[in-house]
Amino acid sequence: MLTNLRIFAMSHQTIPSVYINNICCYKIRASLKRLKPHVPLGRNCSSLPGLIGNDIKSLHSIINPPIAKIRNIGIMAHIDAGKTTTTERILYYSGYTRSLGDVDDGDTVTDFMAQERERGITIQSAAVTFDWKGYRVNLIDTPGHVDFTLEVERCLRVLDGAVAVFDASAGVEAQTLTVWRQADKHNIPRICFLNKMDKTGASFKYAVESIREKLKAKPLLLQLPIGEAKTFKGVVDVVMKEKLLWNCNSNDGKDFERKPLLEMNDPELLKETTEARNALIEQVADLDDEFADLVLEEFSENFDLLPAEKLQTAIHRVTLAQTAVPVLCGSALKNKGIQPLLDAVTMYLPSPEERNYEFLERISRLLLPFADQHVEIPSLTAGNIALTVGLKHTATGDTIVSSKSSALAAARRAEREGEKKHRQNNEAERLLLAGVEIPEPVFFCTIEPPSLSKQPDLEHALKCLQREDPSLKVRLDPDSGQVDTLDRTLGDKRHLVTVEVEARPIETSSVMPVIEFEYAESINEGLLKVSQEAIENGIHSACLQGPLLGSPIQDVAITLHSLTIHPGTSTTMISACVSRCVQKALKKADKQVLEPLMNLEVTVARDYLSPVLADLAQRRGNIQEIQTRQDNKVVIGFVPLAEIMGYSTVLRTLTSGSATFALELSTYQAMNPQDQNTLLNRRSGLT
Ligand SMILES: Nc1nc2c(ncn2[C@@H]2O[C@H](COP(=O)(O)OP(=O)(O)OP(=O)(O)O)[C@@H](O)[C@H]2O)c(=O)[nH]1
Repeated sequence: MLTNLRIFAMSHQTIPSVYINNICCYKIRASLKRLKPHVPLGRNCSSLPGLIGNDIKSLHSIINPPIAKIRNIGIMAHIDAGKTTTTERILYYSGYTRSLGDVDDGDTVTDFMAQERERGITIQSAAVTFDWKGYRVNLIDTPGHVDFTLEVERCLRVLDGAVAVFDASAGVEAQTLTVWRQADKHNIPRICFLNKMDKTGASFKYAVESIREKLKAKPLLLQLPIGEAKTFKGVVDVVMKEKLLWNCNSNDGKDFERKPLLEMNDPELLKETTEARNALIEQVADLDDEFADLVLEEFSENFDLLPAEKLQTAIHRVTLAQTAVPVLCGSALKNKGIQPLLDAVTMYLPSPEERNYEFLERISRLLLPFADQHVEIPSLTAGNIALTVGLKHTATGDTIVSSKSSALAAARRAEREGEKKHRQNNEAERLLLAGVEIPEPVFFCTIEPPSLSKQPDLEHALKCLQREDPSLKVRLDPDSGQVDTLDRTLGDKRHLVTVEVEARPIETSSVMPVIEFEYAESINEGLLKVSQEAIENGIHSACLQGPLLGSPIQDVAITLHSLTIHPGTSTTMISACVSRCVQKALKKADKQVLEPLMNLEVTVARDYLSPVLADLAQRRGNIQEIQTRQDNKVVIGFVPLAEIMGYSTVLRTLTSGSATFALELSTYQAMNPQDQNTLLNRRSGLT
């Protein structure tokens, strides 16, 4: 008999091939004492084709930098804000590449997959390592597209800091909110970079306001733009009171001039900058007591005398404490503002030792990532990011520890913490690297192998996919091959269980399935104690497969009214009996099919608003609000997931490619009876 395997697949990975390479990224916070120390890398470098060997700086210098000089950062943003372009400029100015890659030409370093280069979007996170003014920077370019939320999540957990890139003409967009919340969850200090200052409609003020209002963050304006949109030509360094102008004759933006602002040359700009610097000093003093004391004691009469380094150190502390975010601006495409951004990364974002992790790890084979190329290295100091290959029992989200005993100790602590649920400052949490939050599945499908002989291959393939992508959930369909008996004699043992259950609906506002268990008082306490786990397993298993479509049941309370168990009955039999009984109860109950309802945000040029609205109306869309954002309209509302399949293609056609959208699971809503009937008939093959 064939076994059906039910796959709970997420929308988040529409291009599964991305996850097939079997490489997991871990943060190595190890002293790795048992590995040999530094070995020259010349042989490895020259053996790699293309990029490495020809186009990057010597790898000798990048093996063991002092930990205080390491920055592990990510670049995060809404789709198309310019992460990849910014990354390309960073790599170019740091000497990692010798020519400027361009997303529009499809020749960037970090978008190395064929699909990425074809589509001009980032799908898989790419890691690159480069040096900047004596600092080692490990940089991860994460995807901005809502389809790849999990990929972003698994990058964030290994980062010490992040650069959030914004389109200065759009400000905070839907996906920025999602990644910002993820970064909040992982306590990642951030710097904001307002990109696209050259674009028509770019507004520094508007973008800063949207950071304040939508992200509820306190922006620290470390720069002011010189010009906006077509007139954008440089920035003012507020901390240093200097202007930075990029030479129009230099196409690659490598050369720029940095000059102090002088009263005789730039009276207006100097006045504006002095005001901005004073406001910045006051703002930082409000957030940092040490700095406040310094300002009050020594510089309260004249802020101009306050040395820039003192202000920079305080900004570093405030950034680390995440009480405010430094804001810089520029135009990656026009090669302006990237070098000061790199300075800010090294100056304000933390080194690994400034973050609160405590690990020890030992790994036998290490690789340094250079986008799609990997260099095998013998050792690595604490705080770096590296790759390991060939791990058999490790999945995304795991933490590797140095020995079995420390793993057991961590597990014991986690267990104890589990018992003391409300205790603050969870020790196990501090010890273990934060796991990945796996989004709930919204797409379900059933697959089976073409023949029984192929079943092991299918199971192996699914296991590999699940290790790479934990949002893919696989479940064996219990309908196939399971026989349950309530009164059965096996050998000389009789297994006999009698249960009586009741199922009733409950009201919840949770997106996650809620199943409540209740036990009648008449049930023998001793009997319940020994069988409770088996009973609840049985209930869970029944609720995984609803009677209408075989989909999971939610928002139901199951009450056990009576229970008798013959001595010697196995727990498997108890679970099977309860499961069957609950399934029968659910069959009799009134039921409704729930469908996933998505939050939708579409950003569209004014001229195309009408066709987008008309199309959403046909998709059972429910529009909540239409906002104006510069020249664009932003449509915010809900739409059933079933209606939004293939939407990106339709939207592109409707708006000549000018619109973007973001989707996120909102809740599950009851289908109307007519739609439900159509669905049930279709499933049973009647239509
Ligand atoms: N005007 C202007 N356009 C820019 C700038 N930076 C990037 N772009 C353009 O914006 C588009 C998106 O740039 P990307 O660098 O691919 O953006 P991304 O954030 O990496 O996008 P995803 O990888 O899809 O998340 C491209 O057409 C770039 O040429 C900028 O500073 N100014």
